[in-house]
Formats: sequence, C-alpha cells, structure tokens
Amino acid sequence: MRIEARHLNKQFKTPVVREGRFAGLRSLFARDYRIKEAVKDISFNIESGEFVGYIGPNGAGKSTTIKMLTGILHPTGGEVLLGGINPHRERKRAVRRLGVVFGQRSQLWWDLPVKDSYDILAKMYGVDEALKQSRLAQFAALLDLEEFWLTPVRKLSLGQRMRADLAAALLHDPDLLFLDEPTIGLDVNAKREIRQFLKMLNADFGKTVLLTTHDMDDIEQLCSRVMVIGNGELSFDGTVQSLRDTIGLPTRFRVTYRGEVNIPAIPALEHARLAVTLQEGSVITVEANRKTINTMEVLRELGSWGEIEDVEMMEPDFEEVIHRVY
Ligand SMILES: Nc1ncnc2c1ncn2[C@@H]1O[C@H](COP(=O)(O)OP(=O)(O)OP(=O)(O)O)[C@@H](O)[C@H]1O
Repeated sequence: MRIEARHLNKQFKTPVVREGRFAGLRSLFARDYRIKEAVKDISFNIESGEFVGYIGPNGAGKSTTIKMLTGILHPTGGEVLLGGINPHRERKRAVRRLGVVFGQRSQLWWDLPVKDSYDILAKMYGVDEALKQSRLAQFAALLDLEEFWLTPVRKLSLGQRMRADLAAALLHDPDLLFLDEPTIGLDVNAKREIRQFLKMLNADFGKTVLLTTHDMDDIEQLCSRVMVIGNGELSFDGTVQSLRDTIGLPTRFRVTYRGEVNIPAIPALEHARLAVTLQEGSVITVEANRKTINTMEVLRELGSWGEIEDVEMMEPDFEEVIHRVY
C-alpha cells in the first residue's frame, strides 16, 4: 500500500508563561503564544513494499510526522493518503490497514496479562477467533511470545515488551507498518531478533515499513531508502549508499612518524578536505574525504610532513558521521 505525504505542515501553539507581578492574572485575559513549526512542507511517496528509514536529530519532527501519517495528529496544512485513504477523514478505514509501534510507549494494557491485550485488540479490530488464534500461533513461534503469555505487561523486560507490541500491531494484518524507535534501549541480541523479524515482514509478507530510529545499524541492515529530517524539513531522500556518498564519509589515517614532523599551516590537499584532527607527539591523525582525494594522494602529502614509520587506516563509522551531518 502506498503512502503519500503532500505538503505536510504542523505547527504547535504553546502558551507562554509570563513572569512578574500579576502575571497569572494578566495571563487570564491576554495570552501570548509561541508557535513551533515542527514539520514544514514535507512531501514524499513511499511505494508498496518499500522499507524506508526516517532519521534526524532529537526534536527534528520525526514523531510528529508519524503521528500525522497515522492519523493521530491533524496536520496544520497538507494531506496524507494511505492507499488513497485519508486517515484524518476516514479514520476507521485507514486504521484497519496500518499498524503502529511506538518504542517508548506500549499500546498494551499495562496491568493485564499479555494474552488479554490481544483478546481486546482482536475485538476492537473485528478479527474473528479462528484468525486471531492462527495469527497468534504464528507470532508466538516467530517472536517467542509464549514464555510471557500470562505475565502482566508491566512486568515484561523491554525486549519482551517490544516483541509483544509488534505482535499487537500486526494482529489485524495491516499492510503498512509505522515503527517509531522499535529497537530503542534493547541489547544487541534483542535488536538482532527484532531486526530479523522486521526484515521478514517486509521481504516475505510484503509489508510496507516506515521506521524511525537513532540506530544507524537499523538503517544499514533494514532500509533500502532513507529520509533525513532536520528542523522540520526534509534534507535528504535517497538510498543509504547515496547518503554515504553525499556525506562524503571521511577516512581516518593514524600516522606514526620517525623523528620530526612538520605540519604545514595549510596542507597542499586542504582544498580536498584533508584535516588534522589530533596530534599526540609524533602520532598524527588526519581525516580525508575519499570522494575528493584518493589514498595515494593522502599518503604522498603525509609523507612530505616527515618520515613515516607506520600508517593505520580506519574506515568511517556511519553512525558517527551522520551525527555530524545533523
Ligand atoms: N504537543 C506538542 N506541543 C508543542 N510542541 C511539540 C509537541 N509535540 C512536539 N513538539 C515539538 O515539535 C518538535 C518536533 O518534535 P518531535 O517529537 O516530532 O521530534 P522527533 O524528531 O521525534 O524527536 P526525538 O528523536 O527526540 O523523538 C520539537 O521541538 C518538540 O518540542
């Protein structure tokens, strides 16, 4: 099912608290508001079967976008279409086609045993008993749900809770999945399990997925496409590889010199973004943008600074670099 976002905007209006004498009294009569433009004119299409990552720094507008896409929050401007259905005008029809997981907040009933939440959700979505049983049997096998079937949700570990929440979001067999930080706070093993499951949902069951995350491994391992939002605006939309190319990931060279080192004030390759990031005696770390200079050029330049004893090359870490881009 296709997701279309057309010129989405969201402004939040929050009252400003006044200070000083009689401030409270004055606020009763005339209120000042501050307008926060959380999402500014965002448009994109996500085709059926795509797995798209949605990334950006804290407060960039990711959750606000997801809430508008799923119909929870009304846009100030623009329109959302999910398989042609506007979730704000036809909420019930849209809700049947989409599943949502918010990693920070469970949609399960906190004090009830896990299985009871599925009974309630099945009733809410009109999933009949036989379908509910067969789907739950499938999820129980894939997500190992049975070990905590009768445990109240509040007693689940974070990893168990996330698995339980995923099953809940899928109980009515939606075509679209919106996942807001589904791996947050999980350990390495739990992350791996969740990723395997999500990969399977997309590859084998054809679910269309939009995923927000701060974990670049999620993006690299799962997404065919990534959108970057910063300060409410889309700043990138393309493949993970083209994002890497755009950023021009720097490679780090750690060079140990024998004897004296003379770093020129302006290195010859400065125009191509060769920068000294650390100097510890005769050990110097430089960063070079491999898009603009090749390794031999870098080594030639470094060799002109002194007699090289050893060079260690370190490949860039996507996660670290993307945070610089934010
Ligand atoms: N209900 C609200 N009222 C006022 N401001 C809000 C409201 N919800 C969000 N905002 C503001 O809108 C901006 C975008 O918030 P949003 O939660 O969408 O960011 P995010 O990209 O999901 O961040 P994070 O990665 O921290 O979860 C922030 O500045 C936030 O403070």
